[in-house]
Amino acid sequence: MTNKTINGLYAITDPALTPDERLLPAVEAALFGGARLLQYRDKTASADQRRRRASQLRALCHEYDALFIVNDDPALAAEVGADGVHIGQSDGGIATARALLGDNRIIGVTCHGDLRLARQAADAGADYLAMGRFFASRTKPQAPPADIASLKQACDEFPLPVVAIGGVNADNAPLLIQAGAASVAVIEALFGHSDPADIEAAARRISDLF
Ligand SMILES: Cc1ncc(COP(=O)(O)OP(=O)(O)O)c(N)n1
Ligand SMILES: Cc1nc(C(=O)O)sc1CCOP(=O)(O)O
Ligand SMILES: [Mg+2]
Repeated sequence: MTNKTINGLYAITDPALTPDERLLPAVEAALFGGARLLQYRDKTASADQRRRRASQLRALCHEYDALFIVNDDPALAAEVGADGVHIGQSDGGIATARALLGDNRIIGVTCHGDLRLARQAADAGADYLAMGRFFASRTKPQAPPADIASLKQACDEFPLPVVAIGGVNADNAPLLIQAGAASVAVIEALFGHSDPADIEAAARRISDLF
C-alpha cells in the first residue's frame, strides 16, 4: 500500500530540460538531494516512450523511498504501478482517476488560486491540492497566477496537504512553506542545471527548508 505522505520537495521532469539521455541521472540527483516526490510530466513522447520512462522512473523513485506520480494520465499511472497521478482541470475528473487507481493511490489536483476549485477537489476525494503559479515561470508562463493569501486560506481550510508550484526556488520557497505549503513543486530551479551535482545541490537547498 502506498504511504500517501505528501511533504517536502516535489520534483517534476520536463522534456526540454530532462531529455531522454539526461532523464535518469537528473532525477537520481534530485532524489539524492532529498526530493520526496517525483512527477513524470511529458506531453511530447510517444505512448511507448512514456510507458518505458515511467517504469524506469518508478523503479528509481522507489530505490529512494520517494513517491512516483504521473502527470495527466491515470491509465498510465495504473499500468506502471505509480504511486499516483496529477490531474488538472482539463485532465478528466477525480472519479475517473479513482476508478482506475483505487483508494490507495494518490490523486493530486490543480486548483490554481481558486478556493472554490480546492473545495470541489477536496469534496471529490483529492489527496493533495496544488496551487499556483506563485512566481513567474519560464516552464509554464501562461499558468494563471495565484497569491499567497489564497495559499494560506487553503492551508487553513482544508485537511489536505497543499503543494505550491510555479517559479519556485530555494530563495522564494520559504514564503510558501511559511504560508503552510506541505510541499513545493519545482522544475526549472532543479532541472535547469545540466550537471547532476548542481541538481543535487539545488534539491538539497530546497529540501533543507522543510
Ligand atoms: C504538482 C503540480 N501542480 C500543478 C500542475 C499543473 O497541472 P495542470 O494544470 O494539469 O497542467 P500541466 O502540468 O498538465 O501542464 C502539475 N503538473 N503538478
Ligand atoms: C506545470 C506547472 N503548473 C503550474 C500551475 O500553476 O499550475 S506552474 C507550472 C510550471 C512549474 O515549473 P517551474 O518550476 O519551472 O516554474
Ligand atoms: Mg495536466
